[in-house]
Amino acid sequence: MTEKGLLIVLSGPSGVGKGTVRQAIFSKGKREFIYSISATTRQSRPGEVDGVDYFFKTRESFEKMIEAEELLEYTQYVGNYYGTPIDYVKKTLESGKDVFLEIEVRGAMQVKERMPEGVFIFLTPPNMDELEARIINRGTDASPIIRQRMEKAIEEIDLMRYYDYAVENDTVENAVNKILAIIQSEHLKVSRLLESKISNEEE
Ligand SMILES: Nc1ncnc2c1ncn2[C@@H]1O[C@H](COP(=O)(O)OP(=O)(O)OP(=O)(O)O)[C@@H](O)[C@H]1O
Ligand SMILES: Nc1nc2c(ncn2[C@@H]2O[C@H](COP(=O)(O)O)[C@@H](O)[C@H]2O)c(=O)[nH]1
Repeated sequence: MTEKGLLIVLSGPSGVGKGTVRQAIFSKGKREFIYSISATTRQSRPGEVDGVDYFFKTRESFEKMIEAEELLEYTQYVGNYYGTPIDYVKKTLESGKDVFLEIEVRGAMQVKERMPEGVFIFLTPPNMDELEARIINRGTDASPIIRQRMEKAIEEIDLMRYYDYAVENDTVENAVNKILAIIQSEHLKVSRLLESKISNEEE
């Protein structure tokens, strides 16, 4: 019996450092991790590449994906659609590779309904001033958008209790090490379950 990959859902408020931490995990982790590229109707930022950072869509084509049930989850966040193409996630998990979703909380709750076997990790900022400083210093969003993202952050942190794990992103190194330890222990759990299933079948 081949072990399926783990679905790892990394959430947390905008600007907490999900992308930064995920990239560090991908370069440090010994396992092969696959990033699920989301679709969005947001405008691309300077340096973002279609098909690498996001699949950039018009509202019309995003809504067609919704109608065709091509998304595992989707939501509207600060005026734009964001969603996870389902086929790629399912096929990659079947091939035995771990898949990372980096998504906001309402989408993560939809994934929890459909794929409760996932590992749900919430990345928290050391405090709200530091969160705001990270968004401002990133330099990608205008002041009204930063305000909306900070308002959303308060709602999102309130939903942290629905996650399996909360990890503080104080330093990238600490957050990466904690998340890698979580993934390792989740893999062990799955292997033990599989072993006991096989030995029960043999008896
Ligand atoms: N531990 C940290 N300490 C200080 N700065 C950090 C830390 N982690 C990330 N940052 C910085 O914070 C900013 C936001 O990080 P990043 O873009 O990775 O956040 P995000 O959660 O992926 O945001 P979004 O959800 O909006 O895409 C970046 O400028 C990044 O360099
Ligand atoms: N529910 C989903 N949320 C997503 C997805 N892809 C990204 N996101 C989250 O949206 C906000 C804003 O992202 P930004 O790139 O505009 O800063 C952030 O929290 C992302 O994690 C998705 O497919 N589904």
